[in-house]
Amino acid sequence: MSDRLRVSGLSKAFGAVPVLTGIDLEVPAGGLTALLGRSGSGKTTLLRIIAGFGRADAGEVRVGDRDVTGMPSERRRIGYVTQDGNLFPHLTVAGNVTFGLPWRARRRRHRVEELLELVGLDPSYAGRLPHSLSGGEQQRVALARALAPEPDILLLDEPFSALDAELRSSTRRAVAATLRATRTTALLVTHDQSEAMSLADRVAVLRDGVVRQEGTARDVYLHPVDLDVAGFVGEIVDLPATFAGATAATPLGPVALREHAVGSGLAHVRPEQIEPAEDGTEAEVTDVELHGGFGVVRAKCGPVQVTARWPTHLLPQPGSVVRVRVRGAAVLASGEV
Ligand SMILES: Nc1ncnc2c1ncn2[C@@H]1O[C@H](COP(=O)(O)OP(=O)(O)OP(=O)(O)O)[C@@H](O)[C@H]1O
Repeated sequence: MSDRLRVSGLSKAFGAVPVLTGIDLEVPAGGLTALLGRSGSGKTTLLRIIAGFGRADAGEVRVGDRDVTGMPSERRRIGYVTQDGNLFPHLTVAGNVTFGLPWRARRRRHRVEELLELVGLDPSYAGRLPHSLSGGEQQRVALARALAPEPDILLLDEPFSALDAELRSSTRRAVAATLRATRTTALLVTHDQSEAMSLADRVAVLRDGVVRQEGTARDVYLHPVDLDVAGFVGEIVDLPATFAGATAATPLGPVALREHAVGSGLAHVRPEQIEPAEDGTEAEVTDVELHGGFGVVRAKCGPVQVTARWPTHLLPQPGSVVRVRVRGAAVLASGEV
């Protein structure tokens, strides 16, 4: 198993423009953490600094007990997989995977086979050139190349963004399985919340130069620290609310609160919390959007517009009247609390 990665107090400005302003982040040994941030939030800048390709203005990077902050990149034992894989076009798959490694021919052949198998490619791929591979296959070779020197840490910079939807999901699963099998400590950056949530053990949300929240994917989704994080990791529905301690009165009936509140404001819930219920509140369906196995239902409950997510077999007709209620507690409450 590889080592823990720890970044503390890391800051970086380009000229007068601060990009990272005190990043604290820890990836447990053998874990996969997704760093989620909007485009331009500084994700690549952070990865480049961790890898040793860029310098921070302040802060520290540690791999296990080693302080690697001032170390040249080639001594850090950190692997890096980029968006498009960046394979050497004139080298075969085997040549790419073993590039720069001092292995003798027999070990080389054996390791290439092992690594290709690990990333889900047939050994016959060893002699192929990158241009003859699909995008997903190229990313798997890039992963095999990054894993070949057995790095302590692997960094992945939006490695699936150039792939189409189907390939993206199969490549994601292959990469996640490979990382788990090798128990490589990995930090993946992405702006895609479903990618972060589906792949990683832990999710860290980067905003305004700092990590705003870090936790299990489930925890960040269900217990976001603020509205901005809540809206970034999923959809939210705002319900006008009158708070009365542990519950809020809303147009959709009572909603439990995680923290006691009084006064009035908004209770924020997730669309999948709004469910059909015979004894629920009436709402008029304005729109239904099918997404395969589930659908998005938009409905009006008095003056309030709500969005719900239901399994396809429960979807109502647009224009019909349904009865709904909120299941579970609001993820957040805001306003005059
Ligand atoms: N070498 C540089 N010189 C000046 N500004 C830079 C440099 N590198 C990055 N920046 C700026 O720093 C900010 C963060 O860039 P970065 O590429 O780290 O963001 P990102 O979160 O990876 O974005 P994306 O998701 O779009 O790839 C951007 O505003 C970018 O223009």
